[in-house]
Amino acid sequence: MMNFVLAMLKYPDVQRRAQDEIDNVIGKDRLPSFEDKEQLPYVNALCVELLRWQVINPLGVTHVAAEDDVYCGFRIPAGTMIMPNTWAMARDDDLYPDPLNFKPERWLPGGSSFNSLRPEEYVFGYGRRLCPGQVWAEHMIFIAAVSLLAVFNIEKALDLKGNPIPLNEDHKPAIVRLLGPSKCAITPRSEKAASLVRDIAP
Ligand code: HEM
Repeated sequence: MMNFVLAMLKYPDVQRRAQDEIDNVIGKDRLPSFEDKEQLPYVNALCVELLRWQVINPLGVTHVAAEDDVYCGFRIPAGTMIMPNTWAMARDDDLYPDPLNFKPERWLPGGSSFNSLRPEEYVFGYGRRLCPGQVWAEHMIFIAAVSLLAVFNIEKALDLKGNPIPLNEDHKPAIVRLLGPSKCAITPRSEKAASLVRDIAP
């Protein structure tokens, strides 16, 4: 979710566009549900772009070649450690023009990456050790993103003088990419939004 919050802080126009779509499709009287997914193309595109923009395990998971192999003219002896450079794949500007920027619209029909390799096809790994949590993760990203956007504004926190506090975009070098922390202000979009949250609070 750090990736989601960072994207919303850095790209307020994306946040507004997603909220407009949610307001138009769902209205403001209820929380979103999985049944709304098909009617929210921009929110879905935002979730795909989240997987691409800040790959959470940039070098995938290391495997070892079980037997001698040749790939694209390179000899790979048995026992070689193999790390997929998922980070580079997700930043390939042939597939994703302007790759460093968070642009959900690239995944919409007619968008610059609409026909490109989708991040779901490689950020979860490959073959028989493919991530078993993929479907669950994609559903959780959708429902968390759409629910938060429906009821909250995510903005930069202000310091005591009222100036926005700069984001901390550092990450810790680790197998799993950990961002931040950054201060932010997450506030209900309206009194009605606040009451929807209170209604489901335990
Ligand atoms: C955005 C979220 C996630 C990403 C990007 C991700 C990515 C990956 C990747 C790249 C692998 C290595 C696949 C390979 O060896 O080729 C993997 C393995 C695995 N993932 Fe995930 N994962 C995510 C979420 C989850 C979740 C939510 C769960 C559990 C509910 C999960 C459980 C596992 C397990 C158990 C493995 C090891 C599978 C094996 O070695 O047989 N992952 N994941």
